[in-house]
Amino acid sequence: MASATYHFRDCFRVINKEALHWFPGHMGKGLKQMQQKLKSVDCVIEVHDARIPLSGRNPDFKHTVCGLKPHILVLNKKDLADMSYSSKVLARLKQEGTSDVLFTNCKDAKCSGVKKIIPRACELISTSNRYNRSEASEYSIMIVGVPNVGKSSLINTLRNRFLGKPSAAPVGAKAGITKSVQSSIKVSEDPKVYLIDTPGILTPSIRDVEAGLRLSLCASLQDHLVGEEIIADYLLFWLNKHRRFNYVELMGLQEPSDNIGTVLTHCALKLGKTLKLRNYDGQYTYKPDMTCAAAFFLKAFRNGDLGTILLDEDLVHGPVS
Ligand SMILES: Nc1nc2c(ncn2[C@@H]2O[C@H](COP(=O)(O)OP(=O)(O)OP(=O)(O)O)[C@@H](O)[C@H]2O)c(=O)[nH]1
Repeated sequence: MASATYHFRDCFRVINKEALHWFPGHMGKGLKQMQQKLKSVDCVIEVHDARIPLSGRNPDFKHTVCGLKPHILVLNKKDLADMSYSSKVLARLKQEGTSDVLFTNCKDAKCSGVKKIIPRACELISTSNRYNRSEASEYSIMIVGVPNVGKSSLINTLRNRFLGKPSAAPVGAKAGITKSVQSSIKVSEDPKVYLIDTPGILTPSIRDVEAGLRLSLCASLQDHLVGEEIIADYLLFWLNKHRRFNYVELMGLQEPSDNIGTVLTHCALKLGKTLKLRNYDGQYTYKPDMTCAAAFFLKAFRNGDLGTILLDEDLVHGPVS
């Protein structure tokens, strides 16, 4: 496959930008609850997806919950991210003022990043001014982030690992599983450390369209809001732009294509997924099930079947915003 001979789109056009805005009632309410809870918290751990380390973080956290207490940024799902960029990502984040960063994989019980979280948080808390909490012997840490980045999974992993206790926070592959600020969950005995799970919160208006599409691709917005076929088209655009052609075989194609209709049609036929439709004359025709093919394509990306990917690859080299 000679990549130089293919010509692809150099920008992605979104027709309905409004579809990228998702701020249901529980998010606004959740943010208020988090602000109220802040006075009984010693540290904030912000969890984000390691595939989008430089985009999609909720900018509102900076002024509401993250700027006021010791802060650690946990980049989770590192098993799905291209970690060859990790030192560049860390340098970039440091330039932007975020210096305490850990990469984690909640699916790996031996993950070294997970092991470092509680010791690092305790270190930051013990050297900070705890104000009204200076007498409290236990440490309380609030876990925040956009939806579906693995906040609840992280709490469960830490609890399993440090206390040998069963999971206590509900986890799900769909965005918006945790709907309100939860009660404290113990994850360490000595020192006593409690974590507070919170709902995933997006900013009411995602101004950066590309960041919104990347969040959608990482399933931080529910697929039906943006549309599976649009998210799949953005995935195709990204893969072609970065000359990542391992989708060709997976989707039943002979060669790369920039046309999502072509890609999904081939995939649906390969999977044998068709829709039976009745014509005006009462006859039935069969049509490739594009939504099903799009869901298959997205699942492949989200499971890591297309390899490890850093969706923010271009931002690693770009100017600081
Ligand atoms: N591959 C991979 N998947 C992960 C990892 N951590 C969590 N997940 C998966 O990501 C999905 C979301 O996990 P949750 O823990 O529910 O995420 P959350 O941030 O609490 O989600 P909300 O309740 O929507 O805010 C689940 O399907 C998890 O199994 C990880 O490190 N690697």
